[in-house]
Amino acid sequence: MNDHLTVVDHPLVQHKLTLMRRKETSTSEFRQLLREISQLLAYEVTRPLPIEMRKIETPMQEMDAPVLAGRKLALVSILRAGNGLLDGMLDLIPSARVGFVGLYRDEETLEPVEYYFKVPSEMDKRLVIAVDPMLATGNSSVAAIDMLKKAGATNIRFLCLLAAPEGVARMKEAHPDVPIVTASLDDCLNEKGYIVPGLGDAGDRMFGTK
Ligand SMILES: O=P(O)(O)OC[C@H]1O[C@H](OP(=O)(O)OP(=O)(O)O)[C@H](O)[C@@H]1O
Ligand SMILES: O=c1cc[nH]c(=O)[nH]1
Ligand SMILES: [Mg+2]
Repeated sequence: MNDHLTVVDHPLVQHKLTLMRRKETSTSEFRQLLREISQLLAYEVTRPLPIEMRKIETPMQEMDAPVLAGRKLALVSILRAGNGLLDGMLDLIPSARVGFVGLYRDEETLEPVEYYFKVPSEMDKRLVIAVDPMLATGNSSVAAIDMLKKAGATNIRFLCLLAAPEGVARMKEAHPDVPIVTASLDDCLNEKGYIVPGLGDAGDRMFGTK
């Protein structure tokens, strides 16, 4: 654990993650667990949101009370598996603006292939939280964050469910200014670039594809 990497070790997160990893877990259970876990991770990744004081009246008296300050934050889903994290985060932050980066990983080269990009306006004035459950080689997240920076974002955080040490190192090299929040730092990548022990292919498990 350091400034660049936060592993959320809360017991509820860890228990739900174990259920998600099990190969017997069904698609519908996987989706539901991801939705629940992303609400818990949202709590941690939004910790630096600025607040300001606003005058309100309770039934008892006036008071200065804290509210979120500044532009609404932008959640950016790295398609398609990112949408699993996005849904739970939107449960907690329904007024967030939402962007999408369409990327898939070429299975042979492990290089990202881009197919879509759409983000909210004024990216330079928002906290931008990019979400993707899996940080494996880091090629996809590095490319996605390159694109977000090109669109003006300067204050970016990256949220994932599982991270491989290789992906964390790659992100730290390419984007040292982007903190990573994850539920687990796993052991390593296998010869096909999958995280081990991991949970398999997040998009396939979430959407029932193969
Ligand atoms: O760190 P990397 O080595 O780049 O791998 C991680 C990427 O791979 C997965 O997406 P995938 O390419 O399977 O696309 P999908 O979300 O459409 O299933 C995952 O959701 C990440 O985007
Ligand atoms: O383990 C991995 C690596 C990349 N993408 C996944 O969905 N799983
Ligand atoms: Mg992807």
